[in-house]
Amino acid sequence: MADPIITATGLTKSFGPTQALRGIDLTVERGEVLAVMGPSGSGKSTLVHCLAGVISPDSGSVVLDGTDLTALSPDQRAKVRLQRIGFVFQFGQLLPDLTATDNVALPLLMAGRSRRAANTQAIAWLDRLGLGDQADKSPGSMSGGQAQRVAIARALVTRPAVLFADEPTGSLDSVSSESVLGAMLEVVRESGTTVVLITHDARTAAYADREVIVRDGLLSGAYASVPA
Ligand SMILES: Nc1ncnc2c1ncn2[C@@H]1O[C@H](COP(=O)(O)OP(=O)(O)OP(=O)(O)O)[C@@H](O)[C@H]1O
Repeated sequence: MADPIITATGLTKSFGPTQALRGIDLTVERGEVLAVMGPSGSGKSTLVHCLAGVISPDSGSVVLDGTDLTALSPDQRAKVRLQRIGFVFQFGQLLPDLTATDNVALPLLMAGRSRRAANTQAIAWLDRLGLGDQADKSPGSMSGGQAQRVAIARALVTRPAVLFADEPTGSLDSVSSESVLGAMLEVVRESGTTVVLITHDARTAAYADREVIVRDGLLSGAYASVPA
């Protein structure tokens, strides 16, 4: 039965004269892994930033897990992001000199958990991502694939409703990329986390349940709406 966790309706967004989004309707089902594909500059990041409440569309609405993000102030949206959304980027989100455990524990400490509880959770997530024996190493001394697993653990440790992953394996070779995507998909399937995955790469998109294609600020193709 359909159980949407994100419902976006009529999204438009311009930056000066550039119309980045020109009227997008999109529904993401709870527990679904959705790939967002499209050429460079087509509007993928702008769409995902609107879906995650990072920016507000010029018109249209985004309801995420029952909350209308477009009715909230920037501060309220920031709170929703902290509590219900995880992010993984291509690189740059980890503190390279802290240990993997400290990196993953950080969002829990920011949410007010004790150091002891945060570390226990962090180590458990590192373990789930195959890094149980790397918990005391710093991402700066790890391979790119290992560091991305730490980033994924950090994004999931707060048990977000939705994980937004923007080219999460874009800086990895194909073997590491497949291994990291496989590990990520295993833990999100286990935890029932919804994933919105931006990618240029068809092999990466193949890990998703469904793909949508953004072209010139519009969704194109037959995959834009959930099959009946
Ligand atoms: N903050 C901004 N200021 C001005 N123009 C912007 C801004 N953000 C995006 N744009 C423009 O909006 C359009 C869509 O950009 P967007 O980053 O969403 O595309 P994309 O599909 O994610 O591209 P890429 O795959 O290269 O990351 C582009 O023409 C881009 O130059």
